[in-house]
Amino acid sequence: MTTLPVIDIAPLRAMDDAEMVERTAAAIGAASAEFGFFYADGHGIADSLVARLETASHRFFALSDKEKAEIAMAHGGIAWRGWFPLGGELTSGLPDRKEGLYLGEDLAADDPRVVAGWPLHGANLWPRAVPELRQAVGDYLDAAVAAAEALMRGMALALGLPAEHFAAGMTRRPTLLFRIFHYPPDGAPGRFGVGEHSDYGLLTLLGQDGHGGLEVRAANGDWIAVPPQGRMLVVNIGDMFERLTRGRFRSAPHRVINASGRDRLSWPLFYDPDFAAPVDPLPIAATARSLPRWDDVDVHAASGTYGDYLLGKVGKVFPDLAGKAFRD
Ligand SMILES: O=C(O)CCC(=O)C(=O)O
Ligand SMILES: [Fe+2]
Repeated sequence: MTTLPVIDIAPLRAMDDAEMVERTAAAIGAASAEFGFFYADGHGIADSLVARLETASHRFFALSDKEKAEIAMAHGGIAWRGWFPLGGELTSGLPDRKEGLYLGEDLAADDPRVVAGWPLHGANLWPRAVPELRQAVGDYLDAAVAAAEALMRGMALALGLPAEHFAAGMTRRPTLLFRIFHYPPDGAPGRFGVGEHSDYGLLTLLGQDGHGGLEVRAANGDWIAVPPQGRMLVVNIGDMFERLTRGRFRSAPHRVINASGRDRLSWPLFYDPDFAAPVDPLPIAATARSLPRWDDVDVHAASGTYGDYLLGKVGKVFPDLAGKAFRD
């Protein structure tokens, strides 16, 4: 049975041992090309912090739908923040068997991106009944973004670029979206927690609890289980990295089936390019892929900014909200 590689990314956080940095970057490059997925150990997010986030997340989802609806996504406007109920998201055209809280970088009303009316940028909505969630999310994001920056150094080095190539360009001001998902215990066949999809941006750093259910499609079409391994993060490549690298890094389709009989929680952080950044392919040779893409979209043919790409995707996943949010 295939299992994904485990990579200790601590050398990319410290950046003080050139040989270890190089070895780690090479491992990241190989895993990104073969699977588009790997486990990251040594990510620097303290266990106690993850435990705080987990407890507060459970408390939130245990609230009644009426209480959760106080921060329903409809209240988040174009910032696209807040709670959506079970079945409220259509990842592959069908309702997912999950509920979730959409969060992101918490931007003040005077942030230039908010003033300019950029979709997906703005203030988070916080539940009154679980006040500790705000601090737990804030602390977690600080640590997870630092881990993402370390990973991006590895990605750059693996592509023969200077370590700070992305930090100086398309992720100088990244688009940061964060979600907390709850997959209720229902293993009925054909009921996907998340339908097959690939992620839109550069990198996803996924925290998951102990229950499992995530699967990734290998290049030969087989599904590989991605069970939890302690508190390691699952890192995966998104569409923009596949486009940037002309197919060398795989934006691999994945899905969730929660057959654990328990409530499963997960915490994906999407670390993506600046909304206004053009995502132009790097001057490297194109890699041919044998499998057709899961959604028939050609990420390599797309052009424009990351924002253009993201908005096209998001409107399909939340058809009701898209009409409201982009009405004018
Ligand atoms: O919850 C998970 O394990 C995966 C979630 C996911 O794939 C996503 O949000 O893009
Ligand atoms: Fe995903």
